[in-house]
Amino acid sequence: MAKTIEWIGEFDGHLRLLDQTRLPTETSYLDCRTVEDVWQAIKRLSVRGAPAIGVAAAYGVCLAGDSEASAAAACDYLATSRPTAVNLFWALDRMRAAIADHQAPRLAARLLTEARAIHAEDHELCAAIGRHGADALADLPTGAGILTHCNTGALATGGDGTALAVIFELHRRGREPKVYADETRPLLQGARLTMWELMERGVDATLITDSMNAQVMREGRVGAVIVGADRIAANGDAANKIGTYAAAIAARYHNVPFYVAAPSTTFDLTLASGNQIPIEERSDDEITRGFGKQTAPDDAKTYNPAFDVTPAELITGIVTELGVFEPGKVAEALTAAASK
Ligand SMILES: CSC[C@H]1O[C@H](OP(=O)(O)O)[C@H](O)[C@@H]1O
Repeated sequence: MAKTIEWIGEFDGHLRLLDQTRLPTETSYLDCRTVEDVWQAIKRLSVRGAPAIGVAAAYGVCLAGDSEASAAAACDYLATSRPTAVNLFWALDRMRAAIADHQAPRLAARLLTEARAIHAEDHELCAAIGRHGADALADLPTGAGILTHCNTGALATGGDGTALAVIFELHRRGREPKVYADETRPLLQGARLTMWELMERGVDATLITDSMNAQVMREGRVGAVIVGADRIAANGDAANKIGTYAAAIAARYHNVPFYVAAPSTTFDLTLASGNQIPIEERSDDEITRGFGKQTAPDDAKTYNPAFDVTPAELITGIVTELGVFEPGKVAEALTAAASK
C-alpha cells in the first residue's frame, strides 16, 4: 500500500505526501520542501483526514528552518489551513511545546523527533481503535453489512485508520464484513478513497450514493454504521464529513447502531457541545465543477459546508484507543486516562 505520509531524510529532509486528489486513478506524490507546500496540500485535500492533517502539519513545521521564530510562525500559519479537524491544532501545540523545551543547538532535530513521535503514536492509536471497535461489533453475524461515510482509513491517519481500522480488524478476524461505502459528495472520498482502500485489502465493498444509505438500511442490509470524526465536543457531539448527520438520523429511524471511531486527539473538551465546533465552508466549484465536470449553471450559488455535527443522542458508542464509551461518558474516561 502506498505510504500516505513519509518524511524523507533527516532534519534537513522533506515531506512526501501521497496526493489524494489524484486517487484512485493515479498514484502520485507531492514532495513538500516548504511550509507553504504543506499548507497548500492540506487546504486542497492532497493530504486529508483529521489525524493525517495533524501528522502532516507537524512535519510541515520541520520545514520552517532552524530558528524558534520561524518554527513558531510555521505553527501559526499551518493552523490557518483548515478549521474543523482539531487534530491539526493538537499537533501544532505539540510542536510549539517542542520549540519551547528544545535544547540548543539543534532545534530542527528536536522538531523532527516530535513529528515522528506524533506519527508513530497515531499508528498505535489506530491499531487500538481497530481492536476495541471490532470487539464492540463482535455480536454482528459473520458477513453482516456495515455502512461507512467518507474515508477513515490509512489515507486519513498515520496508521490503519479509525472507522476503517475497525473494518480491517473484523476482516482480519474472519468476520467477512460487507461494507456499504457512501460515495460522499462533493469530493467523493468514499468512492475514490474508501473503495480503493477496501478493494486493495480484499474487503467486500459496495459503493452507494449518499442518498441511498437510508434505503439500504430500510432493506435490512446494514447491521451497523461506523464513521470517523474531525472534532468531538465534551458532551459527545461529533463533527464529521457532511452527510454523517443524515446517516445517523436514518440509522436511528431503522434501529441500526451508529458508532463514531476517533482517537483522543480528535476530542476538544474545551467545547461543551457540538454547536461550538467551527465548520469549514468550501468553494462553489467543488459542487458545480467537481473533478472538472460542470454539473450546474455558470455562477450557480451553492452552500458547501464540509462537515456537519451529529448530536450525541444519535450515537450508540464512541470507539477510542481506550475503549468504547457512551457519548456522555467519553470525556470523563479521557480525562481520567490523561491524569494517570
Ligand atoms: C479519520 S478522520 C477522517 C475524517 O476526515 C474527513 O474529512 P476530510 O476528508 O475533509 O479531511 C472526514 O470527515 C472523515 O471522517
